[in-house]
Amino acid sequence: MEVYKIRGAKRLQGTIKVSGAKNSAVALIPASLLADSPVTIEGLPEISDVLTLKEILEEVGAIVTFENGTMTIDPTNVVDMPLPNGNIKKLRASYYLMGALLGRFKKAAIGLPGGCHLGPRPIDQHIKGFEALGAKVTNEHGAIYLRAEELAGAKIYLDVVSVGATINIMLAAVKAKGRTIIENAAKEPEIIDVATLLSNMGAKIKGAGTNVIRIDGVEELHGTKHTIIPDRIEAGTFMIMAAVAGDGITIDNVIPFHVEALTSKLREMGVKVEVFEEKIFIPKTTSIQAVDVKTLVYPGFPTDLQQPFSVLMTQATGSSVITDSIYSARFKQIDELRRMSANGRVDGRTAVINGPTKLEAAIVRASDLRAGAALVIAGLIADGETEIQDIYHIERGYSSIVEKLQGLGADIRRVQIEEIEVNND
Ligand SMILES: CC(=O)N[C@H]1[C@@H](OP(=O)(O)OP(=O)(O)OC[C@H]2O[C@@H](n3ccc(=O)[nH]c3=O)[C@H](O)[C@@H]2O)O[C@H](CO)[C@@H](O)[C@@H]1O
Ligand SMILES: C=C(OP(=O)(O)O)C(=O)O
Repeated sequence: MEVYKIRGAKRLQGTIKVSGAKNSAVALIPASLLADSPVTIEGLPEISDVLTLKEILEEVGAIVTFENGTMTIDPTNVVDMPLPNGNIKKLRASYYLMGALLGRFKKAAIGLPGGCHLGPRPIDQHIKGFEALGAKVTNEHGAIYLRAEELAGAKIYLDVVSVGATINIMLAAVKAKGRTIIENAAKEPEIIDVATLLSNMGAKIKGAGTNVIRIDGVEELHGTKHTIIPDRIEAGTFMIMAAVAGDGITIDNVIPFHVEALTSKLREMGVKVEVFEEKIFIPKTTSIQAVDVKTLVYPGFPTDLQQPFSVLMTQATGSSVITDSIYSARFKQIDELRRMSANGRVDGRTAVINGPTKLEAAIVRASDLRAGAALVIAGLIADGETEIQDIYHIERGYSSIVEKLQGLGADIRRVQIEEIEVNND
């Protein structure tokens, strides 16, 4: 099995570059299936979610090349093949194949998605949207079957503000007849990015980034070239790392506006954050004060940064409280941090962390993507050598993380170790 080994307590310095946004990438790639000629997307992160989607697109007949972050997808010969199993289960965003294939073929069969286990993650709002557009939706043996005679624009009010549902409904609606209005839409920057690609393909979309999106269906969509936005969650992860382990770190390729909720929390804790046009500099931090954080939909504090942020709280003076209002079970990192001597406890959707605590190296397991990111940061500041297992979660969302951190002087290696069989007899 592959693990990360990190010899911690080394101060880090230099510049680290943020890759393209995972949560945009995983929607832009399926969106390309709606075009009738090749779509090129530049700046994609080299993460396993992107590589898995490339394979899925190839399975359905797309011709895909991917080199140096640039993917060209020729969707001309794509077929409406059912995808009930296999790669679909490896990532959350495979649900975008539902919207994209429904939009293109008026039918699709896609297995229920995988992704991080953070408590229940229903897709009822996606389905409500597809049904409103005229699709008949059934769940057959764990796969969602969508069939429509015709897709017609509709007014859809989302009961829950959902990134996935907002994008999926956009994908299904861009070629539907007439006007679709999504009310109570999510406002994340990734939604604007997908709407920009679709608009450049010929779609008519207004209001992406606000809570009301209007889509006027068009007959045809064509190929285009698109550059993805930087990953605000990766940027935020690096900002948190810089606050606890840095002796002056520049985070390059960031849209500062996208990380404002984090920037203001860091400042509240006493971390200096210097903001430039496309860079953020975090000088060495001398003392950090405890704060309370509640995760919210964008532009609130992102749930995807809650887990890395909990490591910062272990280094803050006083008692910090995190409340995750988006997911019911997103604190699996706390148990692992406790193995590393952190003082924290979880009660439902809230975690209380007391600090500061000197973290100690341990063998820990990445239960999900951002828990893994939290453990990497913890390993960087802990005394001794930390081993992180199940790193495939981390590599779903962080491109070249080992090399990027080595570039700052971190002692981190990806190594193959023998798996020890546990015999319970
Ligand atoms: C691939 C991707 O982009 N993943 C992101 C996306 O996930 P994802 O799109 O799955 O998250 P949503 O925004 O849909 O979920 C937000 C909340 O709404 C609930 N919900 C969602 C849909 C639905 O039909 N019914 C329902 O009840 C979810 O259980 C959750 O509590 O946004 C999340 C919230 O910012 C991020 O943590 C994920 O990194
Ligand atoms: C929860 C996340 O990813 P996914 O929705 O792809 O599981 C994440 O990126 O933090």
